[in-house]
Amino acid sequence: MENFWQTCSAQLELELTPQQFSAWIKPLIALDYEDGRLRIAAPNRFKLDWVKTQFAARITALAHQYWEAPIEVQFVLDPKNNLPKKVAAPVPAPPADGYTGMARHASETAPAPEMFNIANSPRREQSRVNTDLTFDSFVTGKANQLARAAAIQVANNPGVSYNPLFFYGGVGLGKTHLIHAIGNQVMADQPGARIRYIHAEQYVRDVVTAYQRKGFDDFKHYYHSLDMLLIDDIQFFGGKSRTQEEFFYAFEALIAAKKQIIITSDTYPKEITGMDDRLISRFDSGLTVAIEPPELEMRVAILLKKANSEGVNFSDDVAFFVAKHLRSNVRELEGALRKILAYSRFHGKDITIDVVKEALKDLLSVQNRQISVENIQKTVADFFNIKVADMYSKRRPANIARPRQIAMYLAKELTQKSLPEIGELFGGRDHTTVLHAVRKIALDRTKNAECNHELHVLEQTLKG
Ligand SMILES: Nc1ncnc2c1ncn2[C@@H]1O[C@H](COP(=O)(O)OP(=O)(O)OP(=O)(O)O)[C@@H](O)[C@H]1O
Repeated sequence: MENFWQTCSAQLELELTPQQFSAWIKPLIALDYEDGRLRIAAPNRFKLDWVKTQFAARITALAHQYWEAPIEVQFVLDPKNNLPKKVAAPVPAPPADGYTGMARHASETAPAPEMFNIANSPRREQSRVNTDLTFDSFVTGKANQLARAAAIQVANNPGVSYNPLFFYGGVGLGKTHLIHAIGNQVMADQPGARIRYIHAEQYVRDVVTAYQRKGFDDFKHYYHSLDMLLIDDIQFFGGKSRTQEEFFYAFEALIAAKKQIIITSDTYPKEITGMDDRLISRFDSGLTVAIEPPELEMRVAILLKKANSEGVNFSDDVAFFVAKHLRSNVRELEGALRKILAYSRFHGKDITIDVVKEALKDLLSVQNRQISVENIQKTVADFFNIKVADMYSKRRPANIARPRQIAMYLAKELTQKSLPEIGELFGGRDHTTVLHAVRKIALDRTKNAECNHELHVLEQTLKG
């Protein structure tokens, strides 16, 4: 079975774009093979549905070819992630180093994976808010204090203060957490409220389903009569005009009825590629707030809080050690914490810095060897006192354009990424733009001592 899965993955890697492969195929696990039946697990319901409709036929064909016999391929939820209490919120995990997301490759006209029966699912809106993601479990620091304050304000006065409320920031920084927190609070205050959390890609699929079934009346009725709509990762609407049109109507209806809309995105409204101008101006008509990558103290606080909620005592030294080495986002910190806990439990050892070094050996050596583009963007943005989001924005004022070119230069110097990959991580820019930046900064460096000094400082900081 393992051999088959390796062969099958290798084949799919050839057939798909790198983004599609890492978003949809890489997270799959071949669970078992018995009596002509192969079970493949997906990490969450969202991925499961998509893989079933988009790739099941191809994987089955490859299995058939491999075993030279008819094989039944079953796609199931990963039993490890299928926790009974927690709702599998449809939040896809984009590639760790990718900001643009895989769904730009997903076709709007793709067949919908699952029956979307809005009219017959009265509790659907309730089930979408993940009750674990609350304000209480959300750690605040400089990077997110404004966002949290706005979220609380809106949770206390939905539909009244800022409408829409728009959060933007890089991967794993807590945007999803924050909008669930708002949903949870409003649900607690107004138990009858019709609140719907939805990932933008699911919304796209709902539009497709409504289109296929000629069910736009139901669709409109459902979305237009919500009390609160929480929509995650709206950049996935880019280039999907029918979805944008439907969303525009829903948006207008909800705002006119003073129903709260909360939106997240990986970048600020004007920078979302392929988004209709009318929507962009609507997104900007309420309050738009950034969530930045967590600073050191906040990373420490997050680790201490999360360890504490696991019933584990983390010393400050240990927390500082981890926070100093892992700097990109909160999801990465959570992953590291899970590894540390598993390691210390398995070996029956207390959590010391040595144990942490051992538990995170792979992660730390990768960090040491390979500096991530995300780290470069954050470090350069901090250094020049600009927003990280400006690294992937289309804005061009000199105070932004130059740091961005420096970051591209460092990305080329210090990582293994190709020019097109770097371009992609800087807001989908063309490789020639990256090449131009790399050449320009390399030349400046030879001519200008101050520029050379700045680069030197940045390189030292990044190499840690
Ligand atoms: N400030 C915070 N305090 C506590 N936990 C946090 C905080 N920020 C993020 N997290 C946790 O980190 C993980 C990733 O956060 P989340 O999914 O909200 O990120 P995101 O910004 O929506 O990322 P993506 O764009 O990848 O969807 C979640 O488990 C979340 O609970």
